[in-house]
Amino acid sequence: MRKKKIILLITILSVIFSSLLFYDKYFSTSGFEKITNADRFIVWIVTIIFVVYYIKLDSDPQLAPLALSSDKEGNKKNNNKPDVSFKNVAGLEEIKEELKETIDFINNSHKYTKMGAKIPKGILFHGPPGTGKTLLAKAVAGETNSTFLYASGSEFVEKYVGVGAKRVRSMFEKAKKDAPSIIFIDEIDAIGARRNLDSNNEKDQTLNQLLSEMDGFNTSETVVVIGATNRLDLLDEALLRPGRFDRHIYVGNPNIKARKKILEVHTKNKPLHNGVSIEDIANKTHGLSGAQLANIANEAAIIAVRKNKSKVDCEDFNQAIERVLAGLEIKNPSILLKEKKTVSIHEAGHALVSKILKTDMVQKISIVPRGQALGYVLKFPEEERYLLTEKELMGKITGLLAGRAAEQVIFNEITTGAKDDLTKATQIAQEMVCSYGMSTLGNISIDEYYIKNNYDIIRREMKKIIDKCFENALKIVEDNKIILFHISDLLMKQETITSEELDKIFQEYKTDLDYAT
Ligand SMILES: Nc1ncnc2c1ncn2[C@@H]1O[C@H](COP(=O)(O)OP(=O)(O)OP(=O)(O)O)[C@@H](O)[C@H]1O
Ligand SMILES: [Zn+2]
Repeated sequence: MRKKKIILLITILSVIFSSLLFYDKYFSTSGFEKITNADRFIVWIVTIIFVVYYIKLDSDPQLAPLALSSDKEGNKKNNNKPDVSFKNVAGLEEIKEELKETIDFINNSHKYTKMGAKIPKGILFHGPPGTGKTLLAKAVAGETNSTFLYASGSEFVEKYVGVGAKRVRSMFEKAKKDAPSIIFIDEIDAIGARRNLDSNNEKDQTLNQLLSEMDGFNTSETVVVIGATNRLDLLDEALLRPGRFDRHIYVGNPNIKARKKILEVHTKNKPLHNGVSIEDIANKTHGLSGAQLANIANEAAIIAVRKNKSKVDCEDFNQAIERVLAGLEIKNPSILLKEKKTVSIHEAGHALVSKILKTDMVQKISIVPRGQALGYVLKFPEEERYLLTEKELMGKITGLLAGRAAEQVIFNEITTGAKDDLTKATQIAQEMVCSYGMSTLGNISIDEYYIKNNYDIIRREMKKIIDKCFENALKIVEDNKIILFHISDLLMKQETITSEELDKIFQEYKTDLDYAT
């Protein structure tokens, strides 16, 4: 930038000098008698060159800083700066909100280091493929004008046998040199999976190098490492320790609102027929990832081109959806829709009963599939509780069985969706009988040997508890069907419900019934 200013100054001075010469030649006889016409000509030519050069420099802002930004060794500065920002990431509002803090850390690092606060070094994105993890990492780099260094975990061990550790080292060196930097390591499980005895030495060396690099750099270097994985459960504990990847952010499949926004982003540059409803497409693509939606938008455009159409219409989108779904071997959208209804009733059942029995604080209800679960009710992490009453334990079991109870009451049919709930409920019931003395067997603790040899007796006691809870769940659902439908309708519409929205529904229908178990 300084060079540009110097050129501007020279240009101005030479313009002034040229003007003086011009004035002197045609309007005045005193002053520059000794200057010949040839001299004047040279000055004017040089001035014109400077003016043209400056105008070109000014009108080409992209080129100018790059051409002028060589560092002391004369090397061109790297230009690994993605021009992706949060604007390009549709939906995922909560995650963007969470990342704002990190962005502030990078943009105003001095503010934090002055107070002795350490900048977080590692963030881990986990969740299913194609949900925008790479895109988010790039956007963080874009929002902070940081250098973006990409590496894939599998690359370290596949392609670079023997040099994985070295490559990690040089990547961190580069990051520090070009700080602020974001190092993004995709598929980090390929190097970061739990170490065990028979594991591959090369992989361990790479992981050890990564760990020591993360411990090594100090807070004055603004380098943030973002890892991404589909398998958080596989990662080595050492990688997740404080000071390493200690912030975990789940990036899940989008809900209907987010799908709409993602589709909007990916159809923005495509001419759409008037009849195309993004809302309708979002409705039909329940459970799909951002990458799959981007793929649908692209496929639809390709189909339209093949048919020589000037705009992409509904038919093209329907074919594109079918093609993408078929490729994924996912059932057709109408089955998806029926399943969605069942899942929304099931999850509404959990939320309704948990809320009425006040067993857990419901944080979020969702019917966007997550892992093996088709839907889930996210509860507040419970405060550390050491004592639970019998009533509270019964309440927990009732809440777990409420999903199935709701299916029974509304559809008069039960599904396999309660598998996990039953496992958890059974476990609590067994603990009540065998460990806490909360059954008709009395205040005794029962050891494994006895359980093994007298399982019928234990089972009978557990069944009594479970049956009682299920009866109660059925009754609560039956008595509060209106609220249940209200929750499930909202789930069908929005796919996720926050605790505030749930509170609102309950305020609308005051229920003072006592369902003490
Ligand atoms: N929220 C989103 N907004 C806009 N586009 C998205 C979004 N999520 C995904 N996409 C699209 O899907 C593409 C793939 O996403 P990305 O590579 O970030 O997913 P990922 O989670 O890193 O996947 P993987 O786990 O397979 O590496 C993006 O380039 C983008 O086109
Ligand atoms: Zn359930």
